[in-house]
Amino acid sequence: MIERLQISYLRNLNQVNLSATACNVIIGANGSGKTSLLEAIFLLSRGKSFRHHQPKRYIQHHQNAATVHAKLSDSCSLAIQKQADATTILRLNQSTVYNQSILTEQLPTLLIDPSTMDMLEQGSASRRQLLDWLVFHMKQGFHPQWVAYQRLLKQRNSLLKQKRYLSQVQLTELKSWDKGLASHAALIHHYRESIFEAWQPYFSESIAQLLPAYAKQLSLSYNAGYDTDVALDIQLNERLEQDLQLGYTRIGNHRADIHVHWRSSESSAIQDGQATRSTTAEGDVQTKLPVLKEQAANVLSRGEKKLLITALRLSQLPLLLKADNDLASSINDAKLSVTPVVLLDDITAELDDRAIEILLSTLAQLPCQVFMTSLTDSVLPLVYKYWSNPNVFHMKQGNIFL
Ligand SMILES: Nc1ncnc2c1ncn2[C@@H]1O[C@H](COP(=O)(O)OP(=O)(O)OP(=O)(O)O)[C@@H](O)[C@H]1O
Repeated sequence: MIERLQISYLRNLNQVNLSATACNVIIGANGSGKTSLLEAIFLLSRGKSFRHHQPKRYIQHHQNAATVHAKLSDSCSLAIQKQADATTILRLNQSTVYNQSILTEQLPTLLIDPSTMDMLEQGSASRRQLLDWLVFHMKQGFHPQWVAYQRLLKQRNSLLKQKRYLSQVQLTELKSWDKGLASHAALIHHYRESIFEAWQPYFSESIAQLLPAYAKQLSLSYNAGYDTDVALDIQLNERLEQDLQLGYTRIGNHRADIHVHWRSSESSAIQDGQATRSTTAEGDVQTKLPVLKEQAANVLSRGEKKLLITALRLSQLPLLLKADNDLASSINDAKLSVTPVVLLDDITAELDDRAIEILLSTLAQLPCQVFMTSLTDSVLPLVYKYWSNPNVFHMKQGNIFL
């Protein structure tokens, strides 16, 4: 849990220094710097902003670097400095470290930002990251495999980009990379698949709470990015010509995806008049209802999509925290020893009162720390209902007051 947070020169946050507790509410007008505070915590945890990839966009104008420092409750301290030339300096307990994953392990952060609706419609990266966030924190072997896979993939893609035809030497080299890719791929898929299986019931439970009308109609599926019945190197070899034409590797774990499906209820199929009738050998007439299946994003309203995104993220926490001890022992490599931090950006503007109450009451029951932003104090009655000693901060032009 973050006990103290210091932020320097991140957007309009000049110097912020605050003590945090289990629940922290930041209230302020538009442009006061609320989201920047969440962005700072996310940056410390993940090494990147959720708003812009380029550091110069979030480093304060006329400054050379933005710095975030947190002291955690187990007296561990973490710091990140992002410089304008994109150099990153990371520190754990005052010592320089060279791998962001070391800080990420100490500070798991979950951003619940229902306004990011493009997550359902856009490319697979953000949906894949959703699964990988869980896998990273629950399967210790995952990260090294993923790093090694990405290194080989980068080499392969840069060769494919340069060449239409490969020499014998290059072909031999490519095949050895493909063998390496295949062995990492099998493990990455295994980790992802096991966590995905464990996640599904938690997702269904969150949907039943947040979108009860769709409880039986929404489901998740995981696509590995390649045919997992055949070794990846065999498939890569078969489609080498196509990859050479494309200039990149079309299949593999880097193409994995999570889909949310909507399935028609029986009644909607009947209304559509799409039921088919057939006669059995015994002469009985059977009515067969076609199952209509669609991407949920094509069916749900804007507000429903926000609830769905909230359910996707919220459902990850109880799984991560091993709320279900029976399940946990079989899927978790090591017990999570740190407190996850949940960042809620402006939920009062994005969700209805019922959803906000479900979200807050669920979070209050879990051993996590919450930072939430709001334009007004309308969220406070619920905060006081579920947390005994919340911190309520007011933000004005980048300055924070308790
Ligand atoms: N690089 C930068 N340097 C200085 N100020 C910046 C920089 N980038 C953005 N800002 C300003 O920082 C302010 C804080 O923005 P932020 O999005 O954190 O506010 P907010 O309180 O979350 O607002 P809203 O409620 O409208 O979402 C804005 O006024 C923005 O113009």
